[in-house]
Amino acid sequence: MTDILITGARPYGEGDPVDVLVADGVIAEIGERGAVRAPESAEVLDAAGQVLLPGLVDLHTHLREPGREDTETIETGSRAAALGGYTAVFAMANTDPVADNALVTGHVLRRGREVGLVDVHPVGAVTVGLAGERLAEMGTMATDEAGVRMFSDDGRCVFDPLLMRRALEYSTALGVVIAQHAEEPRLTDGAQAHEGERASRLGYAGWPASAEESIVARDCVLARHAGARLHVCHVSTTGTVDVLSWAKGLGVDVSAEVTPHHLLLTDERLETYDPVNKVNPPLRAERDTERLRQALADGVLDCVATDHAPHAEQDKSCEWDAARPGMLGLQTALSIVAHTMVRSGLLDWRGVARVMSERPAEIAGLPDQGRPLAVGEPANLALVDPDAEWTVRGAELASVAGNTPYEGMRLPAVVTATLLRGRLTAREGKID
Ligand SMILES: NC(=O)N[C@@H](CC(=O)O)C(=O)O
Ligand SMILES: [Zn+2]
Ligand SMILES: [Zn+2]
Repeated sequence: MTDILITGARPYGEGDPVDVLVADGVIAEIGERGAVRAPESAEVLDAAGQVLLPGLVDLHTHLREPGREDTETIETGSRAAALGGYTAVFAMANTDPVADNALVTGHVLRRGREVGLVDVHPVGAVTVGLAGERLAEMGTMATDEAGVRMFSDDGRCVFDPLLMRRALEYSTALGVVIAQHAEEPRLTDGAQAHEGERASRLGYAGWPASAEESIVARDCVLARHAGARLHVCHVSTTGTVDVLSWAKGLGVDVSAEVTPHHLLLTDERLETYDPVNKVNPPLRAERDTERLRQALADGVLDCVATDHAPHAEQDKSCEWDAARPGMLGLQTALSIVAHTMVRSGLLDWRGVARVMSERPAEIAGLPDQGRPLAVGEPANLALVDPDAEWTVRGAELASVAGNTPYEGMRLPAVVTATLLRGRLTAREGKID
């Protein structure tokens, strides 16, 4: 493996620029500019003016393999991840077949390794076929080669409280975390958009905030009694932030993620009638995005997760009610966080490292990701030009699908390089 010398970058965007030598997959040396000596053969990355971060970790990605390779594969999704600055992603279980057994989780793990651009960790389903009726063989998936650490029926809610209770109880013995898609299905039957003035005026069936908040509250109570860890997927409402503050105050072991799109976009997008804006949970009101940003800065929300959800053209270019929910996220996440959190002064780059790398790695229990930028640590790194801007073009993104809600938008912050265990996976917008 060639050594890499990164010159002139600022770790976490702090202090004077330094040179960083990467050798044998680890950070071998950090020193003043010009003071680090590298072998002749080393590749030099001129990173003047750039921010060095630990590689990003995404707890919530849909890679669509197996089953919908016409929208994304483990390979194309891995490319998108590497280009977005990610060194580890968790691939959700709502594939076809569902990742509810060790055969499927093993396949996802192995295929991710073959591609080798990002660590792909399969998420196991909580219930067989995501049907919400019987627990899947969580133990086998956890102890098999894939070593599944996170279980979720994402796309669906584990709504039966008895099943959720059992899943949480098992999870403690296995040392894994249950990630809940919080949506009380009795309250969202036919729901199409955030319940509010705009949805009523435009004639969309409403998706009430209480459908999310009631499940989050219930699950916090269940987790507390089971002594279990709970992770809440894609938090979208002000009320959920209140419930999480309450539960964390009680000492419940709960963590939560927010998506970039819920930090930025609102139900104003309904006015476009363009299903590219349809997502689950739905885009909420302005005051929700403001509260979510504040909660992410305060730590009530632990991390950012993309909920990268590729969909085929025919499933998005149709009438709103028939369209599938979900939007791309891997290549735009860092820029949206830079736009909503860094430019607004709510987070500095160290804070970005916390919410996009360190906390997600902790929540999932990854020992070699989200590590400090220090000598001897694994070289899972992302280099970001904080002053550069780029224009989003769905057709130019690495995903097979092109359903980005940011089409044509100019966004701050460009990922200039990603390193996975000391190897360049992406550089200047290209896969290495
Ligand atoms: N977020 C979405 O709108 N869709 C996700 C499922 C999910 O995350 O609930 C998908 O799989 O397409
Ligand atoms: Zn979900
Ligand atoms: Zn999802």
